[in-house]
Amino acid sequence: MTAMTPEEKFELINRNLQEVLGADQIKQILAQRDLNLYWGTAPTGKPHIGYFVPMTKIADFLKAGCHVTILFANLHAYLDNMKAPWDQLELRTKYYEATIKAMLTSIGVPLDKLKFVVGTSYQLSQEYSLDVYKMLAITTEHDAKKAGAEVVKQAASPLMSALVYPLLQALDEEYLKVDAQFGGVDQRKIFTFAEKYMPNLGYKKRAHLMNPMVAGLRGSKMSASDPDSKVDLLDDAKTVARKIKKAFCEEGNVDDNPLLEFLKVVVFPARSLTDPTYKFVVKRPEKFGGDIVFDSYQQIEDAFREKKLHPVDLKTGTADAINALLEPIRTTFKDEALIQLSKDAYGDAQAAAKQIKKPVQNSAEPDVENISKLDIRVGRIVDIKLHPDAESLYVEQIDLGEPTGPRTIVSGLAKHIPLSELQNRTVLVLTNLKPSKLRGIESNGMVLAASTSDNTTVELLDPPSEASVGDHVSFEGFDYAPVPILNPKKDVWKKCAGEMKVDGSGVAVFRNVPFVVGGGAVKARSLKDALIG
Ligand SMILES: N[C@@H](Cc1ccc(O)cc1)C(=O)O
Repeated sequence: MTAMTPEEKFELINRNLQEVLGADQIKQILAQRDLNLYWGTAPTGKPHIGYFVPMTKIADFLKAGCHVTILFANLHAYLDNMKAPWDQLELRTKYYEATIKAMLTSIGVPLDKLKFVVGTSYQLSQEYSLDVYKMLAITTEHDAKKAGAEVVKQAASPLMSALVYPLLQALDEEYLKVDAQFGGVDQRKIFTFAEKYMPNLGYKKRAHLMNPMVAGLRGSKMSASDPDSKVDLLDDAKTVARKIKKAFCEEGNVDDNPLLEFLKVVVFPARSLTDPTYKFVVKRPEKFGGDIVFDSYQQIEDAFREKKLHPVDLKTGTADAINALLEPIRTTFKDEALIQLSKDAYGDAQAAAKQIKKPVQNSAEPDVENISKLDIRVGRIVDIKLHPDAESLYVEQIDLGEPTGPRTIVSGLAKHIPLSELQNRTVLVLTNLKPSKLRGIESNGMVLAASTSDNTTVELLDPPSEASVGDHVSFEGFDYAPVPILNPKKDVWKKCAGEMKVDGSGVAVFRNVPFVVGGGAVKARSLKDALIG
C-alpha cells in the first residue's frame, strides 16, 4: 500500500464529521507527524448501535495513521448524577470494554493498534487532583454549567459533580497527551470550554472533532424509553428486521431518513475500509426483479431520491447490513462469563441506582415558584400523522433542537386543527412533563394551545418570528430554572396553567407577565381572552 499524503490523511480524518474545530492546527501537525487523539465514553447505560458511528470514525483515524486512545471515563459516569453507582463502576467499565471491543472487531479494527485507558487510573493522582483545584479556581459557575448543559444531567440547582464534570474532561486532554479530542456533536460545549480554559492553566488548546448524532429509527431521538426507536447490540436478527420495518422511511425523502444516514456514516465507510469491493445488496425474489446491488452510498441515495429504490427494499437491505454488523457481537456475547457480567453490571444495579438517585433529585429540586420549573421551548413539527388508534389524536415528531433528534409528542388536536396546517409549523412545547402513554404511544411533552372556555375553538400558541427552535420561554421577574421532569404528584403544570391566559390583545400571559422567547411575545392567531392548556 502506498503511504498516504498529509492531505489524504486529513480528508479521511475529516470525512462524515459534522464539525471540526482547529482544522488548521491538525493540518500543520499532519505535515510533520501523525496525530494523537482520544475518544472518551462514560460507562453509563448499555451501548446501542448508535455507537457504531464513533467506532467507524475510529477505524478512519487508525487508517489515517493516528494514534488513538479510548478512554473509559468511569469517574465521569459517577459524576453524572451517579448514572453508574460507585460500587458498579468497575463492572460497567468491564462491560463497556467488552462491547466496544466487540464492535470494533466487528468492523475490522485491529485492537492492538488502540490504547485503552480507564479514567480513575490517573484521575485520582495527586498531580491531576491539584489541576482540578486549579481549574476550579478559575472557572465560573456560569461557564461550568453551560459547558455541561447537553451532556450532564443538570437539575434546577445542579450538583457540584455535574459542574466539575466538564473541567475533568478538559484536563483529560493534557493527561492523555493528545493533539485532539473526538466526540459527538453533543460534546461541543465541553469542547469549546476546554479550548477557552486549558490555555488559562498553561496547557495547549486542542483541536476538536465531532461526529453527527444519528437519529433514532423513527426519525426521533434514540430513547431508552422507546425500545423500538433503537437497535440494541444484542437484538436478534428478527428483532432487528422488525424494528427496521417500523423505521421512519418516506419514499423519495433522502433528507430525513435514519436508515440512509446509518448506511452513509457507518455501513459503507466501515465495510469498505476492510473490503474495498464491498457492495450493498438488497435481496429480492426473482419475480420482483431479483437482487439489487449498489457499489457506493451515493448510488443508494440517488436511487432512493429518484424513487427507483422502494422503502421496503431499503429496509430489507439495511436490516441485513445491520445484522451482518451485529452477528459477531452476538457470537461474542454467547460467552458465559460475558452473560454474567451483563447481569452483574446492569441487572440489579439499575434498580439500586434508581434508589440512590431519588433523594438526590428531590433535594436538588429547590423551593422555587412553579412557573420557574417549567421548560417551555420552541419546536418545529417535522412530521405528523393521525394516531393509528385514536381519531382525536395526532402523533407528531417535533424538532426541539436537541442533539438526540426530534421527540415524539401526542396531541389531542385532530378534531380542531387540520393536519396540513400543522406540518412544519413552529409551536411551543412544554418539554419537561413526565412522559406518558396515550393510546399506546409515548408522548414526551405537550404542545401548548389556547382555547375558548367551551373548547369549541382551539388555536396553537405561536412563537414570535424572532425565536428559533430550541429557545426557551421566560417570564420577566421569574427565574428560568426548569426541573428535569416535573413531579406529576405536584400538578405543577395544572397550577401554572390555571394562572395563564391569552389576554385581550392576543398575547399569552402568566399573571399578566407575557411569555417571551427570542425577544418577542407569544401570541394566539385570533383568539383573545382565552384559556391556555
Ligand atoms: N462526555 C463523554 C464522556 C467523556 C468523559 C471524559 C472524557 O475525557 C471524554 C469523554 C460522554 O458524554 O459520554
